[in-house]
Amino acid sequence: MSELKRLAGEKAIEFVEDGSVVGVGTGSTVAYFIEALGRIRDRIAGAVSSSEQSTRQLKSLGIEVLDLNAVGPLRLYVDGADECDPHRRLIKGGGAALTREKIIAQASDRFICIIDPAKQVPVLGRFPLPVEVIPMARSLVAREILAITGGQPVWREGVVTDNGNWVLDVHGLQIVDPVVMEERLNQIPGVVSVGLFARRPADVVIVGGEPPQVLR
Ligand SMILES: O=C(CO)[C@H](O)[C@H](O)COP(=O)(O)O
Repeated sequence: MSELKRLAGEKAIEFVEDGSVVGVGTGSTVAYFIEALGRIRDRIAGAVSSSEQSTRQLKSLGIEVLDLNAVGPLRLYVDGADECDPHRRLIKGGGAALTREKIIAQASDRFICIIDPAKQVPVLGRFPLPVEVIPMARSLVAREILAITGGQPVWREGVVTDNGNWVLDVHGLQIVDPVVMEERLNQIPGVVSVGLFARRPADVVIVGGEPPQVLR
């Protein structure tokens, strides 16, 4: 599995433009991308990072980590996913970095998602949907999610996001229309962000393999 993740991560390097600032996601697949980015660090102007974990790895390879507010829109964002459907819509947030990932994806012209083949699904929802919540709203949001969707929210106890918030993982969802589901869950007071990337899907998906598959 990690070999397939490595192949996807390394393929994404071909999309990096010289002199650009690269948006960088979080997770084990992205770790291979960052490793490869380290080998071409003299060709890029730096990175915007979606998590403390990725920031540490980027800095350890001598890549400057920049503030999104200072660099403005990005040309490219590269990130992994927990699930990907045939329309390049995603479930993300297994690593609890969904909010910053969503911000950088939205701020980027092109979002490239790197996955191993096991992440491909016909319909989203087998992977429990992560939802980042303000701590005081945890039970309110859980009740609302149950009422609206019928899914079972489970508190990822002990996990605190880089933003100081908590995560609910929603099990057993029937995600018939991911855009509608994303919008409805976003409206619950106390929800910071929802790990559905349907309103802003990936532009390109790279599936690790020999050779990697590039889906547009
Ligand atoms: O959304 C994420 C982190 O919040 C990751 O992209 C997702 O969990 C996939 O991780 P991995 O590449 O380790 O399988």
